[in-house]
Amino acid sequence: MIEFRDVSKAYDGARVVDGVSLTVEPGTICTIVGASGSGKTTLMRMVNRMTDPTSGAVLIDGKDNREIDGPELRRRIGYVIQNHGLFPHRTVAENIATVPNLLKWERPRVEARVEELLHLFGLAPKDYAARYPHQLSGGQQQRVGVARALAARPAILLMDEPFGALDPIIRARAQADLLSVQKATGTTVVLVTHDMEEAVHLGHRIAVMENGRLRQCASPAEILARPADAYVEEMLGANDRAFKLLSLGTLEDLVEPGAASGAPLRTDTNRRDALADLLWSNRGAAPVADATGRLLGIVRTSALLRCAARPAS
Ligand SMILES: Nc1ncnc2c1ncn2[C@@H]1O[C@H](COP(=O)(O)OP(=O)(O)OP(=O)(O)O)[C@@H](O)[C@H]1O
Repeated sequence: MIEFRDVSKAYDGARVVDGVSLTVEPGTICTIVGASGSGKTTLMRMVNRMTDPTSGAVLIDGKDNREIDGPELRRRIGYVIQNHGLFPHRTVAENIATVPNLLKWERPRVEARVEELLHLFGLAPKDYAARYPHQLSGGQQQRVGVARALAARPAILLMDEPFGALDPIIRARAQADLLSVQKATGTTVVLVTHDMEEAVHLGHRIAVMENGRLRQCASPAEILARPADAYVEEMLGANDRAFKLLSLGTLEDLVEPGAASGAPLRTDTNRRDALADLLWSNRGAAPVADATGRLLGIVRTSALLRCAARPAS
């Protein structure tokens, strides 16, 4: 668990983080979103002490992080930045092995961990371990960056605009990778982004920053339904709030008995994609199937439209 207790950071008397209190529960993803210069990165860098607060404290599992020594912090906290920050003259395997080597792991243990991570991120060791970063695509470099950060099995992963430089398709894949790896490992993730879409998609909770202050911290559904103020509302983009709300759920709870024509949708399809499919194929309903292809019933366009409406407060 990470707790920011009334933290502030001032440079030359100007507060760039101002009295932020925030708790990130273990095994969850907290996205920090806000305009450029709102203090997101500064706040996140307080976790691994790249920046120390001017006042207040950051606690990790109940302990002030200033009382945890450097190597221990590096072991417990992984860090990923935009453009991955890989060492250009080290191979993929050497890059991933960085923290385990710093921690003086035995060589066979390091090699086994590197291999495991390459498999986890879909990079066959025989093809990729010996390559240098410039011999990889941008998406692959980003995956190696995340693999490197996870190498010593940190309990916490800090990510600063990790997918900002990726094109939309690779970015979607990288986001899906992160969600499945996070689920599998139970890592606590703090992810900075200026993209509300990404914050809603990835975050169990979203912290909205403006001018160093925390304006709201809540679940995506809560923020969409009840933005705390006009700034949060503006960040959400009034025009597509309905679609963001839709994207939070799947078809799981919307299946009704019946039959419909056309290609079936899978139960785990998100509602936004399902609505787009129904509108595009001009259908009032579509069959729904589980992962094995077994038909479960139908989903109606009208049911999806109801899910896009502002929740009653
Ligand atoms: N070392 C520093 N010295 C002086 N000012 C700094 C320093 N680091 C950050 N700042 C200032 O603090 C403010 C917040 O910066 P920060 O990087 O946390 O914002 P951000 O929300 O992450 O922005 P962006 O999305 O543009 O990365 C900015 O005005 C920045 O100029």
